[in-house]
Amino acid sequence: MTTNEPDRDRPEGLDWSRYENEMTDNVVDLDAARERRQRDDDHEDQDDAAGPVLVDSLEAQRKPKLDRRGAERRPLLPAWLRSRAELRDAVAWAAGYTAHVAAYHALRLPKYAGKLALRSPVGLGRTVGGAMRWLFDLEGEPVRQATVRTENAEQYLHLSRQRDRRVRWRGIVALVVIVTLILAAVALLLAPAWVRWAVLGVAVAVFGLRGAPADRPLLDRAVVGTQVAKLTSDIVVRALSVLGIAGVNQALAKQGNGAITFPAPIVRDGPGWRADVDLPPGVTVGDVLDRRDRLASGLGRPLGCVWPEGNADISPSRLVLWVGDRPMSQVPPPVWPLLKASTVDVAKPFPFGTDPRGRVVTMELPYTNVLIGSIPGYGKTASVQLPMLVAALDPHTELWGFDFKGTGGLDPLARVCARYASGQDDDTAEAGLVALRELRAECQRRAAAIKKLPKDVCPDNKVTPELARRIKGLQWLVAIFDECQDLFAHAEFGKEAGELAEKIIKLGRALGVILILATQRPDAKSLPTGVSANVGTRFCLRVMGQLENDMVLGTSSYRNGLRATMFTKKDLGVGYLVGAADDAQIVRTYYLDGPTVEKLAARAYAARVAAGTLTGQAAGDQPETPATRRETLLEDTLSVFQADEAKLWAETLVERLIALRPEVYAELTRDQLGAALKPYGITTTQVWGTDPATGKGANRRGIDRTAVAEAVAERNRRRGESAA
Ligand SMILES: Nc1ncnc2c1ncn2[C@@H]1O[C@H](COP(=O)(O)OP(=O)(O)OP(=O)(O)O)[C@@H](O)[C@H]1O
Repeated sequence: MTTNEPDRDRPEGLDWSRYENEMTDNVVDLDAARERRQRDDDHEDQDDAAGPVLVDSLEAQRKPKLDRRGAERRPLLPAWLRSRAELRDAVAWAAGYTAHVAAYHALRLPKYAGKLALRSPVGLGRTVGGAMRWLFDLEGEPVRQATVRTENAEQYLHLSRQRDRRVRWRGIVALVVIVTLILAAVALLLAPAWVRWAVLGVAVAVFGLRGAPADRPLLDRAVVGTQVAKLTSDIVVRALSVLGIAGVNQALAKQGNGAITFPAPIVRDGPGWRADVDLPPGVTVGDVLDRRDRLASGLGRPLGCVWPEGNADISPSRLVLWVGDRPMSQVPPPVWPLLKASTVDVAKPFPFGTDPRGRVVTMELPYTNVLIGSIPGYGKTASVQLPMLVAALDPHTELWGFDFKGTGGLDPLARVCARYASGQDDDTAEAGLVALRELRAECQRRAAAIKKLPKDVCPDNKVTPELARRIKGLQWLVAIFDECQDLFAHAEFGKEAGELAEKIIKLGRALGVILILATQRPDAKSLPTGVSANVGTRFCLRVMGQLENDMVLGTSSYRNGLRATMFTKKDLGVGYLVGAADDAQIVRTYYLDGPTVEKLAARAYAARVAAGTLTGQAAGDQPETPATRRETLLEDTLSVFQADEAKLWAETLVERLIALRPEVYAELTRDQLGAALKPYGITTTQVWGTDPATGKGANRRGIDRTAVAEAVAERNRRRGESAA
């Protein structure tokens, strides 16, 4: 813009001659131009005056070429031909459909015959009427009448001659037909009765069909299909435009429908349509997921049919939209493929559920831990039961089960569990804690055992399916903690339980110890972050907020478009499964009712009896109840102090406790003792003592006698109060 202000970048003032030259560029003073260029070089800021600089490389300006190497190859065969299960489903559906339609119409044959008989006179009339019109060329009659009205004699003569010619020929043809029909009637009179009936039947059928009113078809409808509209790009663009996403609306206003592109054709995929959509720049799939209900409304489909997903590998704005023909909750739940299996191999992937397209989704147990979360009543226990049943049906897998809500959801499987407890009380919580301590010790024992194995037997320092089967003590150990929030949030045992669970999750993976945790309160207090951060496989059913969503599915999941908040009231057993495959999957778990679980548990029990692998409680061992241990630990600890000992090393206490009650404390370690006394407010401190082996003095972790005595007194006082 030209102004009257002096040019600020030029101390000498405004360059009048330059502007003059620019205004009158019919005469170019080369010397002045050269001088000007020189001056411009001295003042780099003036470069702008040279006009816009093209910053895109020539390469970038060319039309993009199709990267054939990187291009995704579309499958040769449709999905239903590639999967045996889908093919089976498709064939079963086609057979069932055909059988239904055939049976439906077969039952109505008498009705159809009656209708045909009633309509056949009309049909006969129509046929004869049509023949008469043809014979006398009645179609041409209106035209002939018109020529009479306009008194066009020449035209009338021409048409009359044409009609006479036609009627002559048609008369001959009609005569031949009538004679043929008379001969056929005579032949029919001489023919056997069944031929006469058959001809009569055909005649009635033909004339009945001719006589049908246009709006009343002969056949009733065997199936009443809900007409599912095809998914087209226009419908998708329209639906996206009503979501109220500013980025989409602005792009659509500027570029029209071209602002939303479709990198692949919209295709049939399973029982629905799939559209791959590139949203306008700046809009992410998360924005769309947030408005799934509005998207469904824009598409004019029920919410349960509309399943938007992201494909972050390609771009945060790549939306994969799958629109099913029927809401997921209305599709009959498929039968669990392992329902008939007598035994299962826990090391192999097992069918966990189906995706919205009806494809089987599998989950693996070895080398992972599983976290399942949701608000109450959406299928947590039902989904925990599946891996638990798989572990139970493998007779060589050790199974531990804990249900801290005590509703008995896992009770049918108690008979195959080496350890099992169910209840809302402190004892069950403590049993869970003790189990975690033992699992931690088990991890240490297994790590030591694996270290001792020759390299050629165990090259990766981890339990393999073969080792799990061959070496006693390295069998897969699956431990289930249902409603684990009641343990982790427990005032006395929660903190230690959380720490132990984190350690087991980190260590146990390679050692054949698999933790399965289910919670209905996935928040920081009820699910330690160390636990939620380290679990490999996650399944999140319906939750109400971003925090719970990310606790179960992992940090930033919500931001990346994995939102279990989008599931609705009807989505029972439907959740996001992360970690079981490369991408997150929406899965509806298989559902087994109580009697089915009982049946499978009985089968698992029989398999274990046959294999001789029932251990622990399943083999009839009485578990040492935490109550008895809790009763005695404080007293026992106090009793092993001698009168003159104010403090003792923890290891000395452990030695004395083992000597006192070897059947109870045989496995006790220093750490475990410290952890077990902690809930009573007894902490370990540095204690000076003398090592009996070396006779040297040293500072080690130990316990103060007074603290134990006070804890006993306090407990007795509380007991007295509660008794009163
Ligand atoms: N995959 C599924 N398909 C259909 N219905 C299911 C499925 N999973 C669960 N349900 C239904 O949801 C109900 C609740 O399931 P479940 O008891 O497993 O939920 P939960 O989350 O463990 O509940 P709570 O937290 O109250 O114990 C079941 O009774 C069942 O009717």
